[in-house]
Amino acid sequence: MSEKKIRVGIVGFGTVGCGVAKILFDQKETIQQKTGADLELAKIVDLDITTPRSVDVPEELLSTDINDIAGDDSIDIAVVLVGGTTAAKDIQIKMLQSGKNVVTANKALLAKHGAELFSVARENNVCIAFEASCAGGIPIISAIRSGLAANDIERIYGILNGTSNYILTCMEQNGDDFPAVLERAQELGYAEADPTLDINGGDCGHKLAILASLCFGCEFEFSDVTYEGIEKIAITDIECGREMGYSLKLLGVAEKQPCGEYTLQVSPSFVPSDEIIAQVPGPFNAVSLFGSCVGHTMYYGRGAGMMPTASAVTADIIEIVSGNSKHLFDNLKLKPREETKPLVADIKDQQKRFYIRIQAKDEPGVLAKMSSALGENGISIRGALQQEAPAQKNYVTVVITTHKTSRNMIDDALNKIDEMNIIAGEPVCIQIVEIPGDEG
Ligand SMILES: NC(=O)C1=CN([C@@H]2O[C@H](COP(=O)(O)OP(=O)(O)OC[C@H]3O[C@@H](n4cnc5c(N)ncnc54)[C@H](OP(=O)(O)O)[C@@H]3O)[C@@H](O)[C@H]2O)C=CC1
Ligand SMILES: N[C@@H](CC=O)C(=O)O
Repeated sequence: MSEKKIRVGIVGFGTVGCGVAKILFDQKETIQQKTGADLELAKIVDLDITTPRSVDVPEELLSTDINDIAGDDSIDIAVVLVGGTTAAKDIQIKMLQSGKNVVTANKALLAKHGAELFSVARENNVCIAFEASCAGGIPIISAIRSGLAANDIERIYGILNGTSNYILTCMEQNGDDFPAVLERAQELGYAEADPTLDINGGDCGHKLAILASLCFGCEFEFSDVTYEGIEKIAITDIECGREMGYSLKLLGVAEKQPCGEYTLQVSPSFVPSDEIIAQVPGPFNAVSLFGSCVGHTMYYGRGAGMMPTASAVTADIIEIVSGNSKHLFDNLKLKPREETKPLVADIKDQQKRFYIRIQAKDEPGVLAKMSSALGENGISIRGALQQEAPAQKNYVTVVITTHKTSRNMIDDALNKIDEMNIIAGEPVCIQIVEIPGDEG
């Protein structure tokens, strides 16, 4: 570990940027004692340096000019904490080309342009460290790259988005309304600036693409992920699930299939309530990894929020100072896309059980029509429940669970049902998953 003072610049003084500044001030001595790294916060750049932030910093540290970091040769590490994939990309490239090692938490950018950014880093003999991009404060990338280095990893699954898990938990435990909880998740700093990707499964998909690349040694990107979010989930779904012994979670799953292809999927999933993953609350994440030597390992912690994420960012700064990050980055060999063609058995062909919620006309024969459409597609019904229609309402909620079938078959049957003009709105379809066990 270097004894010299390491000067750090932060771009993006929002939720995570403030957390990193706070750690660099408050934990300075602890970090130096534990690691020998003497970290100095040299500059903070943001578009807006007048709005009060959650941490006080000397005024002279603040700037709106990116060149105050990029053009300052005394700054060794640029911590880029700007979201999105446009300005953030330009900033990262500028920092790499200025010879700075970069720390980022931006999973959207890595999942979309990781290969390009990595090659710019290599051309400039610097590295990109990205522990905070996946699962917030959980050191999951370190676990994959160092702790589990001796293993072939066969499967990874987990809860990778704190915002959606917080929303589902509040809906399940307190019956809270979706939009109100989302607003709270934004106030608490869990959600993205634009929370669309939190709730539509995209953010979890970004993280899954990054983790799958590291686990399987192939260049996956976001377009390889089939994803669905929690936007259509209603409290009824959570309550029905509970009655059946399930908890609703947004799961990301990446697996190497026996045929050698890979599947990368994000979807709301009913998981048996007695599974550990079913009990992960609020903004917490949990990630399960299956290694060829170690078997099942599981990692748990806060997946979103200022301080947990800043903790992971600071760990990366320290790893850069120690030389570990550069070493790991230089040795990170991912099979290029053209070579691996990593994709992907059609997830919608996989056999699973499903839960379907439909608003059906409250008329004789409607249930029979729906079950015959399902039957024609070879779908066997395991259970069905019809809630009594409130007075004056013409539609009732019907919940059907199926035996194993494919999502393609379900979608086809639901299209046929839709054409019959007997339902209102879009049906909600949720997979019921079996959590893979600890074999051996
Ligand atoms: N919050 C969390 O829990 C986690 C976040 N992340 C990731 O970390 C990154 C930062 O997230 P977070 O801190 O929550 O986001 P915030 O929106 O809170 O902060 C981003 C900051 O960057 C500023 N900014 C935007 N564009 C520029 C620019 N061109 N130059 C300088 N500053 C700019 C923003 O200003 P303005 O507000 O004016 O746009 C804002 O102050 C994102 O990529 C996010 O996905 C990762 C893990 C967890
Ligand atoms: N918005 C993200 C933040 C961390 O990556 C989430 O909710 O998980």
